[in-house]
Amino acid sequence: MAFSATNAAAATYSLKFVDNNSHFSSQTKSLRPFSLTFGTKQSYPSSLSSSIQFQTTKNNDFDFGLTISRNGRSDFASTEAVRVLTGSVTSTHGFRFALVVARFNEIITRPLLEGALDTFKKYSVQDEDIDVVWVPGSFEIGIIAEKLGMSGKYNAVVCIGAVIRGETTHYDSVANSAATGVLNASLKSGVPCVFGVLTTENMEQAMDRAGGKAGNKGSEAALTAIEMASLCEHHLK
Ligand SMILES: Nc1c(NC[C@H](O)[C@H](O)[C@H](O)CO)[nH]c(=O)[nH]c1=O
Ligand SMILES: CC(=O)[C@@H](O)COP(=O)(O)O
Repeated sequence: MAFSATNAAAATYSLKFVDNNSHFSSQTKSLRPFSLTFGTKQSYPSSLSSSIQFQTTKNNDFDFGLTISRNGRSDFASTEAVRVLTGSVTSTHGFRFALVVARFNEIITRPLLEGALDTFKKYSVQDEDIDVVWVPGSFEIGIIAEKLGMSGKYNAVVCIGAVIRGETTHYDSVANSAATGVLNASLKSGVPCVFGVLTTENMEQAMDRAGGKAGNKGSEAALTAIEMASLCEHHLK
C-alpha cells in the first residue's frame, strides 16, 4: 500500500493498495482529522498536522513504518525495529561505588550520605564495595569526583553536598561550580557522577530534602547511580 499526504490541514492524498499480485486500486480523499483503520482492526485516532508515509517492501509485501506528525510532534511507531536500553536496579553484583561528601553544612550532608548508604544496602551493594570521601565544601567535589572516576575503580560516583543561600552572591558561585564540576567529572572520566548536591534558599528547604517531607535526595542519587552503572556496564560497554 503506497500512501502519502503532505501539509495535512486540508490536503488530499492518494491511497494505492497493492496486493501480492500487483493489483492495485487507488482512492483520493481529503485529509481531515480522522481515524485510520488497518487490517489489524486497530484505529489510530489522530489530528494530523503533517504527513503520513508508508513504504512497501520491494515485493510489495505489506510492511509499514507509521509516522504520524501531530501537534508539531512526530511519533514513530514501527514494527520490531526499536531497541530499548535501560539500566537495571536489581543487578548490582560486583558494582563498586564512591561517594564524595561535602563537610560544609554537615547537618544536612550527613543524613544525605546515610540515605545513600541505606539505598545501596537495600539494593544489595556490599559495604566493601563502597568508598566515602569527605571534602571541605561542594566547590571541591568536582575535582575529587573526577579523580575517583578516572581511577577506574568505580562504576559510578555519588556527589553529595548542601549549598544554602546566605546574604551574598557566593551561593551562586558555589552552586554553579559544584554542578559544573560534577558534570565535567562525568564527561572527562566516562564514569557517571551523580549530582546529589542540594541547592536551596534556606535551611528548612535543605532539611526537607535530607530525610524530611520531600524525601532524601541522597537516597535518590544512590538509586540513580545504580541505574547508570547498570546501563553502562550491561548495555554500553
Ligand atoms: N557556602 C557553602 C559552601 N562554601 C564553601 C565552598 O564549597 C568551598 O569549600 C570554599 O569556597 C573553599 O573553596 N560550601 C557548601 O558546600 N555549601 C555552602 O552553602
Ligand atoms: C552558599 C554560600 O556560600 C553561603 O552559605 C555563604 O553565605 P554568605 O553569602 O552569607 O556569606
